[in-house]
Amino acid sequence: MVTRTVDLRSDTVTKPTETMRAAMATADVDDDVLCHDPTALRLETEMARITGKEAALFVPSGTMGNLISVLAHCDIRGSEVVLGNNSHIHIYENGGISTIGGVHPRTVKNNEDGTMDIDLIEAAIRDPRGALVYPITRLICLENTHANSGGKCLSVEYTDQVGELAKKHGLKLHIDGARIFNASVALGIPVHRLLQAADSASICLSKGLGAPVGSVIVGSNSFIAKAKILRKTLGGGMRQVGILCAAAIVAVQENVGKLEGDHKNAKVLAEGLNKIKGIRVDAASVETNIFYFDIEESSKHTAESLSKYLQQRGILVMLEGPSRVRIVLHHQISESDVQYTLSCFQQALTGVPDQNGI
Ligand SMILES: Cc1ncc(COP(=O)(O)O)c(C=O)c1O
Ligand SMILES: C[C@@H](O)[C@H](N)C(=O)O
Repeated sequence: MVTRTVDLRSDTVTKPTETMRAAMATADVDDDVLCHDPTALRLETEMARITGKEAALFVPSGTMGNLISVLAHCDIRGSEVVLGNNSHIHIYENGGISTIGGVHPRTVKNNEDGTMDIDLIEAAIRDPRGALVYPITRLICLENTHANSGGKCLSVEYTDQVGELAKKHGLKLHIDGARIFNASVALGIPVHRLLQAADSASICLSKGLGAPVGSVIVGSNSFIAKAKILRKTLGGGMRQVGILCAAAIVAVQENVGKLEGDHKNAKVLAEGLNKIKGIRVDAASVETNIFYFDIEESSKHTAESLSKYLQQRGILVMLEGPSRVRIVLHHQISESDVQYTLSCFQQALTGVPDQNGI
């Protein structure tokens, strides 16, 4: 009988806290389409302040936040966006910028640290003199932290360099900042400084910050005005949305301070797994709350059989391939959960109960 659950699939799995539920229950609300829901306005005002941008807009998801941002920047037919070949926008958002927005993606290889080489970004920018045959480049997208690279942080120096490149070519810069607060905490740099070079960003409140739903887009007043129309066009205009924004305000107030603990737990878990025969993980490269590990060929397990073994003990992980697994820490994973997880991995891979006798 499984008595505990340790959900390491993603930082999207957290349940709202009692404080969030209480805030939702008593939220001051109004129709956010006909006017401005007062709690949504509170959240958006706070997020604009934190990010150093003129305005902000609450949206139902990070996927919609990125889609709206790309569409707002690339509102002329034949537009092209330069983005990472391993970016969330390119891989996990159903190609929405193309299927819905008619925007052409121009991918550049993501490095293992989540960056794209600056010279390769510049080489991907179309020569306007070729407008007869080329799409027109209008936008560059970055992702900070970079999820598929294992939650890697983009430095402020790199972000500023890409910003300079965008300006040099008359382009806009959007940052998929789903986990920008993780980057801020890991780098010790304020969110507004990490986003300074960006014309827009999409920030998830429903990931490490633990809100039940939602993201916020930030940018200039004119950009957010366009984004608000696009949100409505996409069916994202919400009515008494203060119910959701109240929880998001609590998330920002209460959970940013917990991100460092998530990063520490990720490092402890990665270092512990690295000591277990049959598992390979680059523990030294763990920067935030995400890492991947590979199961060695010599192991008796595949990723699937290991995940099934772990699931029987209440531990949930995300499969990334026949021998590759992703682990994501969040504020509802305790240090005790980390030790329990290590014990179960030890037992699974070596069949030898560890000191906990599991
Ligand atoms: C880097 C990144 N960007 C965007 C998203 C999309 O957010 P949502 O799941 O809220 O659509 C995710 C994950 O969900 C993500 O990991
Ligand atoms: C899977 C992906 O879409 C999601 N953003 C996650 O990191 O869990």
